[in-house]
Amino acid sequence: MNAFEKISLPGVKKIIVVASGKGGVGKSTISSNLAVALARQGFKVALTDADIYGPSVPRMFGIEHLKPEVHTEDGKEVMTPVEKFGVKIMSIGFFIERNQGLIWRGPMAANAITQLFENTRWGDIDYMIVDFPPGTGDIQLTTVQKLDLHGVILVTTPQEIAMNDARKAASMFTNHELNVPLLGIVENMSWFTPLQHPGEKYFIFGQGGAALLASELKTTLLGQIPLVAEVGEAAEKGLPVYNLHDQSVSNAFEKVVEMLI
Ligand SMILES: Nc1ncnc2c1ncn2[C@@H]1O[C@H](COP(=O)(O)OP(=O)(O)OP(=O)(O)O)[C@@H](O)[C@H]1O
Repeated sequence: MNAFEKISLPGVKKIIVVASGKGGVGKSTISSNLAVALARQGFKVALTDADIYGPSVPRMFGIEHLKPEVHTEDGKEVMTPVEKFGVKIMSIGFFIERNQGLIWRGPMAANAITQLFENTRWGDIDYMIVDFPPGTGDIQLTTVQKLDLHGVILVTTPQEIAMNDARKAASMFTNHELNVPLLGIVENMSWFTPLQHPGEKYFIFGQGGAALLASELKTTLLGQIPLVAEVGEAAEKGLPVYNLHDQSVSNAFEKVVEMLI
């Protein structure tokens, strides 16, 4: 296959990449819960975890012990995604041992990701969410060149450094060679509300930055997700934010979906 040849995913209507300039800003949390939020709205949803450096989607869905089924179709091996909470999931994490660091060179990793997309029997999908590795390396570049993308969502926290990196990522995706539409920005960890003081918001990482960045990049601020300790705890248990007592987070995801569709 030619390095720049597009991959065709028959049946998949819109592919949305979730990217960030910086690691640890909550990209996998946003991808996973956005996928669940879309499925709850009745859409057919797929989630591809392409984060080779830290594939956390299987853990966030409590399916790290599972492997996609493989069967042969027309002499070719194809995989069936694992389904949970109404989302069809494929992850690079299904194919590496737990806690095993992954040292893949660029072309090898890009090849593995290409296979993940191409050799999976997705069926009819309205939205495919792709959780990208952080930053703007070769893997992101190759994947963007090979897929027909609906657009990219950038995740950032309100810190200056995260937003600077988000700005750099935006310029890679939107440059005239790649030309990926920027669908908007999701600001994560926007404020903290202590359990004992539910009416209060503490903007511990700063305030208003992502809205400014969105207007600078001529895009939309799709939503702001609060920092809630239970979010991390739910992820560890393999549960989406819909299982939390605190509904501010699931409400925030509903708003992102409203803005997106
Ligand atoms: N809104 C939030 N409130 C509380 N904890 C959060 C929130 N968002 C993310 N976290 C926690 O922060 C940590 C990092 O989140 P996550 O793994 O989603 O980030 P990431 O950007 O995908 O990281 P990586 O760079 O490793 O891919 C996780 O432990 C997650 O549970």
